[in-house]
Amino acid sequence: MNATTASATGAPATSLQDIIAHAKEYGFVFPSSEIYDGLQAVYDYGQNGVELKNNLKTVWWKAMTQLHDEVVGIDAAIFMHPLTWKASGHVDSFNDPMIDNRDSKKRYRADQLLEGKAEAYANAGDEARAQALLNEMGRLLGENDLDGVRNLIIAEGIKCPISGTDNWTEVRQFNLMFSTQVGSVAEDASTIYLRPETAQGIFVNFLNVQKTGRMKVPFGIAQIGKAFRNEIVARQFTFRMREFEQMEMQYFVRPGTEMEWYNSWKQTRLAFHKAVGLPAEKLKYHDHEKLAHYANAAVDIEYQFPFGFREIEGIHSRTDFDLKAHQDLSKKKQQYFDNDIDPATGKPYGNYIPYVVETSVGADRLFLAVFCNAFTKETVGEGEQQKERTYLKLHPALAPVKAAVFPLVRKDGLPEKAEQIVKALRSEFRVIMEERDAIGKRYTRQDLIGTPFCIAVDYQTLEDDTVTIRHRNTMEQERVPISELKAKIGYAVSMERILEQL
Ligand SMILES: Nc1ncnc2c1ncn2[C@@H]1O[C@H](COP(=O)(O)OP(=O)(O)OP(=O)(O)O)[C@@H](O)[C@H]1O
Repeated sequence: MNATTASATGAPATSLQDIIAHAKEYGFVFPSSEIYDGLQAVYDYGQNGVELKNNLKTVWWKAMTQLHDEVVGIDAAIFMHPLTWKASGHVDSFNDPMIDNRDSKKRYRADQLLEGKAEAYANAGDEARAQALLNEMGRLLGENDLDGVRNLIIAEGIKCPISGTDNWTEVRQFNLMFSTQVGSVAEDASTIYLRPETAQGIFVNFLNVQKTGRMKVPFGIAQIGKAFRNEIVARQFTFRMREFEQMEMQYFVRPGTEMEWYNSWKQTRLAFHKAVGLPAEKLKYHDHEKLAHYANAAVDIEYQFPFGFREIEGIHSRTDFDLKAHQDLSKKKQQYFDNDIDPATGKPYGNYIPYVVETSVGADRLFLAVFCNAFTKETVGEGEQQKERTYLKLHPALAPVKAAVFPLVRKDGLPEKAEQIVKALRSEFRVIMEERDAIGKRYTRQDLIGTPFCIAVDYQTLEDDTVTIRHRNTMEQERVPISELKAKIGYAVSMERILEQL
């Protein structure tokens, strides 16, 4: 799909290449180990990227735990007992079907080739054909009929975009988990996995948290942490990485009430994405056509990236699949005693394995969505003065730097005055000093990293203790007393502003 994000002013659409270039040039995201030509689908966050990403993680954490008395957090290890992944189904079925083109030697996900064809039918107005193709693919994959999948690719006339041929290998299932060895010598070393999702660390701690926290159903456990998947086709920048971060919450509920909670979390999570600044028209729900083995309902929240609408968060009603599987394999009861009275029987609900509603968002995908959305190119000024302006329209609470203080010149006591302002503000929010270059250049530099406020210190400041604040989005300037800066900027950049919308 082609780039689709046009800026508010009708400037040319933003491409993913613009985003990648900007992220790299201004210290947000670098390719991993770049001096060795990088490592595919692995990225490092730079000095500004880490601040933006940390802010997103903090606001998610607060939205989940601080705003919900009944949701608590944990931080489980990446390594887990290997049986965890047997119970969860990942050892046997966390696979993607892959296919290679013999001429180009390129590897593809067989399901994505077929989905691409279905999308082409749908774009050409033939919804029925698109749906029939998706159904047939679902049937074949459900039956693990990999020859059937290959035949379907050939019957649909799907060619490798590089070689232009349909000289396809057979389709093979490829497990996405990374494995490694624990133990010092080969004989007693055993295989363990890098977790492919954070959820299982929550499930195996369900009773620890429930008992020590005296939690009553419904309650949730939230976690932020790394996950690893050996993705077959890893492209689109931080959208699909091999090492990434998830922000997951498992909500444990009484069986039979899961749909009510599923619907409620669907709304809550959409509201979160709007509150961090993603516009309603660029967000949509996408119900899953094909449910995973553990789910009885599933929906994605999609954001319109420059390469089209794609998933940023999944909300899944996971039934009692995981806790039950862990109970069966570990032989440790994963039950909860519910002493609330069931009106139907007049007796307590008693022992049961709770059902689970999960919300799972990728920190890196959310970062990319927020970054793409903030990237703004505008034409400003009139006639001769007209010029193009690029800035990041980030929510002030998410911006890496909240305010930059500029002494007009590097003499006459102005830098010292600016330094005093920085010192007075920096315990409250991230504020930096910018002394180099002409003032216009300094504004531009801050615009490019999304700093919402610039504070200019000039000769008048020495006389009356006032400064000029320049607002990033409007470029408007106002004169304010230094004594008012903390209150004025402090609230504008606080996470409270996001949280109070939820
Ligand atoms: N390879 C990845 N890189 C970055 N983020 C990811 C990756 N895989 C999953 N995520 C994030 O984790 C969230 C929950 O994971 P989930 O297993 O539901 O994803 P998924 O349905 O497998 O995603 P996809 O269909 O795009 O592979 C996703 O919504 C996404 O934001």
